[in-house]
Amino acid sequence: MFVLVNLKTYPCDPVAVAEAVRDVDESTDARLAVAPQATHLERVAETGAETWAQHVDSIDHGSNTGQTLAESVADAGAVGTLLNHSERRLKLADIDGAVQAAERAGLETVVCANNPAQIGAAAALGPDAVAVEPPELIGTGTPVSQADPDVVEDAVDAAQHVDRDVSVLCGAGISTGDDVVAAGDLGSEGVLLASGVAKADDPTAALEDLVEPL
Ligand SMILES: O=C[C@H](O)COP(=O)(O)O
Repeated sequence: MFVLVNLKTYPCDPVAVAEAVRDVDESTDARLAVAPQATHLERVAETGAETWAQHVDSIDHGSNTGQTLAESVADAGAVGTLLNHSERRLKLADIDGAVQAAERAGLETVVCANNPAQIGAAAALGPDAVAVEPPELIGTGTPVSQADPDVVEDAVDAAQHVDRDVSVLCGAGISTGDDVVAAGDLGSEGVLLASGVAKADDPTAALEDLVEPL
């Protein structure tokens, strides 16, 4: 299972969480990664934790201001990027362009979507993975894998119908090992989570709990 921890703009110490991700990753068969804010990428990558960007734009080098270039996040040490997160929505053409920009820079891609229909559209753009996240469950602590299992199974079906090479993750409210196991039982190859780790008093303990049953 892939456990991708999005730090969003939570007021946590990104380096401390990254060190916890690195250390717990070494103790489990699961794959752990962390997605800090763009300005923290370099410091986080220096910890040795697998580091992801939260977003890149559909741009190339040139006359762009206030945007995020895929090559720049790769230079900072990111190996992948989220795209179209529920809190960073993009138009379809911009998701397509951002997937291409990420691939040009050698970044792995996870395109987020609200529901199975959007997952099918996202999978058609050829990312490495898609992540279904019902927006109403994000940040609630109510896990999508247990509260809305149908949306995960339907997302897996939708992605496989379009492209069987596209992995499916799920996210929203995931915070325990049982939630991760439930996600796997529904066909998800990983989980995208944030508050369960970023807001935890002890991120290491939170991560250990997430991977303990795996
Ligand atoms: O990127 C992470 C997702 O939005 C899930 O957030 P959450 O784990 O706080 O519900």
